[in-house]
Amino acid sequence: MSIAFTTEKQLAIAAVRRASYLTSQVFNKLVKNETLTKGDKSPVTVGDYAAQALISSMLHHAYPDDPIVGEEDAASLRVESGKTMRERIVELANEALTMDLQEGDYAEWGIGPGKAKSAEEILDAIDRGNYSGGRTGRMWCIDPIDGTKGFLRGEQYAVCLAFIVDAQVQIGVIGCPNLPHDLSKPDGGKGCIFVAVRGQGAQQLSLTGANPTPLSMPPYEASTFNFVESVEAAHTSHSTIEKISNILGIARPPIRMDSQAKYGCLARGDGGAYLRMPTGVGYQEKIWDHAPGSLLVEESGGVVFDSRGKPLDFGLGRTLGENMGVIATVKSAQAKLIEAVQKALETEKAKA
Ligand SMILES: Nc1ncnc2c1ncn2[C@@H]1O[C@H](COP(=O)(O)O)[C@@H](OP(=O)(O)O)[C@H]1O
Ligand SMILES: [Mg+2]
Ligand SMILES: [Mg+2]
Ligand SMILES: [Mg+2]
Repeated sequence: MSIAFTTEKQLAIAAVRRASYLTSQVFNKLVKNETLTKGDKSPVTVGDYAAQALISSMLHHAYPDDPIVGEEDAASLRVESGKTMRERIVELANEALTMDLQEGDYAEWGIGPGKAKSAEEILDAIDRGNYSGGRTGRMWCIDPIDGTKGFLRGEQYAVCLAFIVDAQVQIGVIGCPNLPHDLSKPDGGKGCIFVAVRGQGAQQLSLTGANPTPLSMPPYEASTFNFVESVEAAHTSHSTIEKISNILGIARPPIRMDSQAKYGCLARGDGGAYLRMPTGVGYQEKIWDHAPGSLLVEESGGVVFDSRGKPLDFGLGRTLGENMGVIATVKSAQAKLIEAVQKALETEKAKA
């Protein structure tokens, strides 16, 4: 039996919506010294930090006992060298917290006009995302900007939030400010929010929260089937995916796109499968890169599994554990895909 989680859903949409405005405004004003390179060499911007602070503050106000797994931490902002970025992040987070979005009685979320926070409160909100995850209980999972590299290029990125209970994703919300409503009309309307609740289906909304459209993936059809994959060659093996594509005789080229916008596209029928294959450097996938997207696809009639055909496990901690790749597709294509993936991996092994 599924539980409604009505308040959690409303809160998640409100938080992602605000963070989506925040990040798209930051992009227009981003200056050179507002991006840091993290220990793993990946970029993080004032937008990532401010969006995590905003979402985490809203979650904490409503559910002070719920732990949060968030991608970012504020360590490099608490030191003297982080002063300029820290001040900018506090300013941006407060702009977003106090924004008047006309969304009704949002005073209950602890946001809106007059609700600005101190620098210390903003840094603490970011660091509240330090939960180690696990198999039991409620938790939230934030990727404040997924696809930071796409964000910096002015391409696709996503504000991602999941609500997980006993290692099962119950709510997934993904804000894609740059995503065209219709991929075939790249210069048409842009900005989508994807929402999924376990057992209740999935919807696409506009960034204002209006025009809810139910999502369902079209059944497998050999002549139109194609793949969606990451832009970054360091994040997925483009060559393994090409082998899988050849095995299946797929004629159409893959759609390359940053972030969990890929899951959103798949859920609404743009592309047949999202493949993410390990590059062999021992990287472990993070739960915040897949939690909301996987529920979105499942609630749209799809399935998400690894190269062995096993479901993803969100109960192992902050990562998905040993990297066996991630595959998302419509149910009717699952068996064919597992077979092709296995074949491609065997050829690679034989060559190595
Ligand atoms: N070596 C690697 N292999 C796979 N994923 C990686 C990676 N290094 C970083 N990533 C993840 O890839 C995500 C982006 O995925 P994509 O390339 O599909 O847009 C990043 O999210 P962030 O941008 O939130 O850091 C990051 O977590
Ligand atoms: Mg990152
Ligand atoms: Mg990410
Ligand atoms: Mg991120």
